[in-house]
Amino acid sequence: MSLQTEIINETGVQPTIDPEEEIRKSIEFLKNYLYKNSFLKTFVLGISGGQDSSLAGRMTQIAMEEMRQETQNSDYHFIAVRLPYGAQADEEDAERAIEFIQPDTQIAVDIKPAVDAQVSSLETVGMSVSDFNKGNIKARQRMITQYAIAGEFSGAVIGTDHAAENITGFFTKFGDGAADILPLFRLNKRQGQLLLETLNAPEELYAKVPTADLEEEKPLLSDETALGVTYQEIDDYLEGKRVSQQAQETIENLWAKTQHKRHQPITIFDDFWK
Ligand SMILES: NC(=O)c1ccc[n+]([C@@H]2O[C@H](COP(=O)([O-])OP(=O)(O)OC[C@H]3O[C@@H](n4cnc5c(N)ncnc54)[C@H](O)[C@@H]3O)[C@@H](O)[C@H]2O)c1
Ligand SMILES: Nc1ncnc2c1ncn2[C@@H]1O[C@H](COP(=O)(O)O)[C@@H](O)[C@H]1O
Ligand SMILES: O=P(O)(O)OP(=O)(O)O
Ligand SMILES: [Mg+2]
Repeated sequence: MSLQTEIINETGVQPTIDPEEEIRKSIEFLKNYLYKNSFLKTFVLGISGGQDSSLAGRMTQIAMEEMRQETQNSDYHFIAVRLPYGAQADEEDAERAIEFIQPDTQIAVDIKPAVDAQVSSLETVGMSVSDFNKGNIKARQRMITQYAIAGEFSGAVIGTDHAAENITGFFTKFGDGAADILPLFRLNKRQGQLLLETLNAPEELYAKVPTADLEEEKPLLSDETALGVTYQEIDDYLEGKRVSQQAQETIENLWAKTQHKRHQPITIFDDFWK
């Protein structure tokens, strides 16, 4: 089996999809999980203003509305969380995303005081923290905040990991990579965009340039610049198409280098890394 086929099989990406069917699949997946886990009454998700959280957020909101109607239990609700680090450069997109999602509840928590306190504590003991490393602290602080909210409201945390980010390891380990349930897993980037468009999202959201926006020295750095390969190439690769030799090498190198991120902490019984 070629490495490309192995990677495609790991993610479950289909070369073509029916967007309506995939939207329904994600919504039913979220609802079925709640039906099976009666303790859970809320889903929690950080809304950045980007494509992935707009899509996951809207589908989660629909799932919760259907849960309330089907069970007549008004405890079910979706909590959308705004998590800026101080003032967010693309704040209007975050507001647009909230307007599109229409979440039952929204909470805004500024992660800046907690992140800055963590960095100062490290500096106090003589360590310096690079801008890049601080970016990962921001992603982990967002995770801490979402779990704190889930802990108070019988909730589970939604993650936005999808196939294109997953195979490239383009997430902070135990930061945005930490979540309880992943409704976008199996979709590549363009398939997620298609679902968002099908849900009648404003074009500004489904056409938005993907960014993690974690680095202060490189504000709104695009994922594609950081990765060194385009989503078009990653998506083609995941759909089993031929891509340029250079794109294939970049994708497969990223996949190999980030294998540890797609596993539970490594134990003596693991051999994937050998
Ligand atoms: N768009 C996005 O979705 C998004 C979001 C957040 C971060 N990012 C990007 O993701 C990347 C995260 O940076 P990162 O990967 O350097 O940080 P990371 O913290 O996610 O992973 C690095 C850590 O993983 C562990 N590690 C590294 N190699 C290992 C190995 N071989 N085996 C076991 N553990 C190992 C170490 O603890 C190391 O500190 C950045 O490029 C960032 O911009 C993207
Ligand atoms: N500024 C943000 N506010 C709320 N939630 C955020 C923010 N930035 C990121 N997030 C969450 O993290 C994931 C991953 O983001 P990437 O752009 O892929 O790094 C995002 O879907 C939000 O749930
Ligand atoms: O995860 P998001 O919502 O920030 O989307 P993107 O990765 O496209 O920035
Ligand atoms: Mg983003």
